[in-house]
Amino acid sequence: MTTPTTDAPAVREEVLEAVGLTKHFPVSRRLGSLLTRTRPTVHAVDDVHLTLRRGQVTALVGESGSGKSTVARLLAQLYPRTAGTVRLHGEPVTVRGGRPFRAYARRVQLIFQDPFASLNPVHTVRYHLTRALRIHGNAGRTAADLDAALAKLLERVSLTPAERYLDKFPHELSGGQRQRVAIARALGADPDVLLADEPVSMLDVSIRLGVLNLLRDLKERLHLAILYITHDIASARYFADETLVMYAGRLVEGGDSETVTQSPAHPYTRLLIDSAPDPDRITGDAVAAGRERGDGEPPSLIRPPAGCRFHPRCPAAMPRCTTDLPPRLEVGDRPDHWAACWLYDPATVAAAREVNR
Ligand SMILES: Nc1ncnc2c1ncn2[C@@H]1O[C@H](COP(=O)(O)OP(=O)(O)OP(=O)(O)O)[C@@H](O)[C@H]1O
Repeated sequence: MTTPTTDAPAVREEVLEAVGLTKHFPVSRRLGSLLTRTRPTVHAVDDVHLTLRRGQVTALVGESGSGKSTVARLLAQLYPRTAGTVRLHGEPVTVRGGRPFRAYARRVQLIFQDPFASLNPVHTVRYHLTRALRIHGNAGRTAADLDAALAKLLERVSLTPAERYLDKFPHELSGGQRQRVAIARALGADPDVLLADEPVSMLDVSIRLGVLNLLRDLKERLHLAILYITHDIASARYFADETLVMYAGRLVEGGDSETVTQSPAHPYTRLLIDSAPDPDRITGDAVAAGRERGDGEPPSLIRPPAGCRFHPRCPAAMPRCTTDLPPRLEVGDRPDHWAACWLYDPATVAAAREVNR
């Protein structure tokens, strides 16, 4: 008997889902107009839909100020949402502190960009990890249980032998070791989801790859769902299964990482990639390079442009782009590759085909 085979990739289990996630921050009236009745707001995140799956890394890529960290904080329930739903294992969840927040944080952990700021300088590695294990009920009953749990956490992040690190203070560790301790602390909750907000951008170029490889290993061994936030689209290709591109508070393109980075559809994604000429590098600030070449500035999020928010910078902008917000449109080369861009409107595609005949 032959085993049936299929080319379709297995769809992985949904763990955390955002539907219509929106966050508008009120701005002080001194900054806004005193004459208007409505209070101005920063449209930091608008109508974001994303799904994190078990054993999969999803990259959220965009330049500084595009709303990536706000998405992570909304998913971690650190900020109240303006609109939208967050579902964990299919259940809508809204928590504000206290016991419900701790229960949520047991499943969804956030790793910050700067491990030095996120670890308390007056406490040792042992203290940080013990606290995480205890808060989340994973410290066991005896001192021996706790020692075993501490050793396991450090082993998971390749800081071995554990005794060499347990009694060190953050300043006695390298940047990469500190970030590994921050990751171990997150693992102390035994979570399903890691939200990694620029986890390597503060680290030396030479050690970034090691930390990304560690996260990939955790995804594979612990089947974690990982959101990887970065401004460096080259690293998304290397590290993420799926890539979502964010511009001025909105998602503009998504698909599997190979397709999005090798055949980008949205003019903004193309700009990001053109700004990162070496596709194999995993470091550097792609957008800063683009800015130096005069590729323009992101818009005000207090009064974002109508229509497509990228239209003032877009080399392919059409009149419609200045007035109508493009929905997610299938790009057509690969399943699940989409772009929020009128270039992929079926009518526009058909008209372009006619012209090229
Ligand atoms: N607490 C806040 N109050 C008011 N505005 C905020 C607040 N937090 C973020 N913003 C604004 O929301 C927008 C998105 O910020 P956010 O930090 O999410 O972007 P980002 O893509 O993560 O940028 P970076 O890569 O620089 O961290 C920015 O215009 C920022 O100034």
